[in-house]
Amino acid sequence: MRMKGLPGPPHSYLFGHLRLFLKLSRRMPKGAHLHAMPNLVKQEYPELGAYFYLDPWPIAHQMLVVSDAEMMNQFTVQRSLPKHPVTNGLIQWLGGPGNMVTSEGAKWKKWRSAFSPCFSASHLMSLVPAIVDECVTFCDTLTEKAKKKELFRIERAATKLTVDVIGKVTLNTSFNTQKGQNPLVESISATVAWLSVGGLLGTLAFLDLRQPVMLRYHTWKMNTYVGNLLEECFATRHSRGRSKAVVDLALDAFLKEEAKGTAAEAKKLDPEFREAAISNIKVFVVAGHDTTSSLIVYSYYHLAKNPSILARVRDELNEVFGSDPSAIEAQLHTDPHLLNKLHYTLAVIREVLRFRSPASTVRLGQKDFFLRDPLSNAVLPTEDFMLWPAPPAMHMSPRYWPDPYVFDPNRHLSARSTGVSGQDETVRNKTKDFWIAFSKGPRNCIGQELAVLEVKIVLAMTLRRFDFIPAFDEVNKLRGDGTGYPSETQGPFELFGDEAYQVFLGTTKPREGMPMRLKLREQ
Ligand code: HEM
Repeated sequence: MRMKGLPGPPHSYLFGHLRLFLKLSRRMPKGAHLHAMPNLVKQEYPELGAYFYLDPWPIAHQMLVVSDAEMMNQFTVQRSLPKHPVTNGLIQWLGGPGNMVTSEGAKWKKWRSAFSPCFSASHLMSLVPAIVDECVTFCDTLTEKAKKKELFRIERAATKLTVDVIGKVTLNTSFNTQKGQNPLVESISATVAWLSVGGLLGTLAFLDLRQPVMLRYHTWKMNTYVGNLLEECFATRHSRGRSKAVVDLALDAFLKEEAKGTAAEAKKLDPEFREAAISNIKVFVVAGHDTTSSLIVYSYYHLAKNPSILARVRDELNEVFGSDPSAIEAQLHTDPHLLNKLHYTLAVIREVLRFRSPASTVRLGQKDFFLRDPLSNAVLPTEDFMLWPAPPAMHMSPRYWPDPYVFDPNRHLSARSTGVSGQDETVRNKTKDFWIAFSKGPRNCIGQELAVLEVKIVLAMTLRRFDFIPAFDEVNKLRGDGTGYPSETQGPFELFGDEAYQVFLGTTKPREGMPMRLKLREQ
């Protein structure tokens, strides 16, 4: 009844859009991420406009898919509606009380304000040497794989790197997952696995009585681990001099806001801050590792498929860092601001994110809130609907992006951004209204500067050392490697003509973990 008269594909009173969903899912390769669904719906019903309602209940919530930039602004920028409860499940368990992703109102504001300055571009520059050190370990791993001519899933190596970088940046410590096991990461994986008990909807979870016990055990394990590191970081805050981790700055901001003095004067860690910091550090790991590693490996993929673009990135790296790739670590230690000169590399990163956004926001519609179509002035009800500005729909819309399925970093460059330093803003501004990889408004991604900075460093340190050769046709050789990827050999293996489509594996991942072979380049 709620769907009556609303724009969308033909709707059945009895089945909603279930039959459409089932029909379209058959066109998707096994495991493909459901965020491709809006584009399949549009392919099936080309007459649909920039927004439409879908009713796949009980597979998913009734939703309003929006691919109009101005309409997205109405519920993320002009008024930031609360996040949809669907965000809660996993994050609530992993994050706990005070975590920024799922909290709302004054609580969210308090912790967002405390942590925001820590992720500013200017502060992150001081952490470049620490990030570079973690990338050296990553390069060593890649060199070993290249020398052995080994086939491997590069997503796994990239994810370990991104976890270690978050440890360095937030707590000034290495989680060391690139060199061994880590209790935090093990418990995050175990929590994801235990939350998956009972199928997609968790309806059969009650059959496994171990689930609540195991979830509590892993929460205790994660909290103890992060809590100890936090105490250690607090204890060494004076001796570390200028090197400030995220929690150092956040503690300063918190104490100032609460008029409790300064971190330097504090004798012990404030208990309220301690609890929120544990929650948010866990959430930074969860929100920041898969997303960033996916950006790294898809950058390798798109560059391998587009040799002329790769050549231009390598030229830019040679121009900025000179022609000896082995000098780069020292250069980044002494002058991290060189990274600001990588305009074309930044455009590549933004284009990869246009193709492969790993995350999106979903908001809960309200009784008193109506969306307005700027073209027709139509007014749309939102109460109880999940409002979804789907990145694949917005990022592949020909309205904003001519030839959307062509990989072209030039879309993000303005005529003026020709390598003059300080032009990064121009790179951003050209597409800022309809490029939504980090969402928009006050609840946009707090870690976006870190993610882009880290990926710039990784690309700068690896692209001139290695050739990356995607190897999906060899995936059967990786079967049973314990990574959780299926090594499927029975197709179809294409979605919109793309072999490297995103899959759902707890979070968004590149298909099969992006099988690769590497070659060391001639110096
Ligand atoms: C390429 C990498 C990344 C992408 C594409 C990405 C994307 C996003 C998106 C789309 C949102 C909005 C989600 C929502 O509204 O529910 C978000 C929020 C968030 N992200 Fe990221 N993210 C990335 C990396 C990171 C990193 C490295 C961190 C932290 C270290 C991080 C921490 C967060 C947090 C805490 C939020 C919630 C912010 C709030 O609600 O106030 N993300 N991210």
